[in-house]
Amino acid sequence: MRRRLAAGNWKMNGTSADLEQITALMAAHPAPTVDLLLCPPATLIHAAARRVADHPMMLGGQDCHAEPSGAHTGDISAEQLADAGARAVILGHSERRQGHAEQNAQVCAKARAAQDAGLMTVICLGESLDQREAQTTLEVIGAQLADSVPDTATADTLVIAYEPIWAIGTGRIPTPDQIAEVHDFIRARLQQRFGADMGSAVRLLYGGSVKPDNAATVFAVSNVDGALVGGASLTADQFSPIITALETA
Ligand SMILES: O=C(CO)COP(=O)(O)O
Repeated sequence: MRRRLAAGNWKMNGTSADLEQITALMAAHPAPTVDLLLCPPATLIHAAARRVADHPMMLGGQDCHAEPSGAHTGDISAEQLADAGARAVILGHSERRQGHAEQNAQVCAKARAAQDAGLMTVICLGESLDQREAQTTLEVIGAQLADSVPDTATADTLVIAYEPIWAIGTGRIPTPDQIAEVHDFIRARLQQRFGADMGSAVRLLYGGSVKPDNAATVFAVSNVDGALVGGASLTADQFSPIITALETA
């Protein structure tokens, strides 16, 4: 069985004062029955890792460079994330694809680098509203999946997050049928490409406007193994009920 995963993406939010939220979250979930991953801004990973100590919560980055080191001003390598205490990294988020013109091939190279550094990769896929309205969602997701995920991925290192761009930060969430259609499609494609065992073991997260009041509905959907939560992961008060909903799903 796939172990469920509640992941939080703080995006470009949070300063050291917000480390208190991580402490509060751990206090609320001393022995979680699902995996927890929190991805604060890179500036906070080291300090967060010290707080997390031997609690099972994992920390992650929100991006990494494809090279292990070198002349890349402003970038962070997967090795550096791991050294700071990260165990995972989000890759190919739509905000990186749009704001930094990241292409699938780049995401794939970053994923290989992350895997080499021992990080779990949370690779994000998602269609725009125009693409959904043009009924090309599965085509778009299929191409992103094929070209962003390296052949060397393993069930332990690969997590896929389906995040429709139109649902991110909008309060607008797909219907359970729409989520199921995409998650079932991703599952089938993974099974075709990597074989039944691995394809069935990779965890699939839904992301986009997951909140305490809709989490249980999302977690009941076929092939949803957890969530990648943005805004509602910023405070323990909001993230904690989402974690509880996943534990009891
Ligand atoms: O982009 C997201 C997580 O990576 C989702 O963000 P929101 O939960 O704020 O919609």
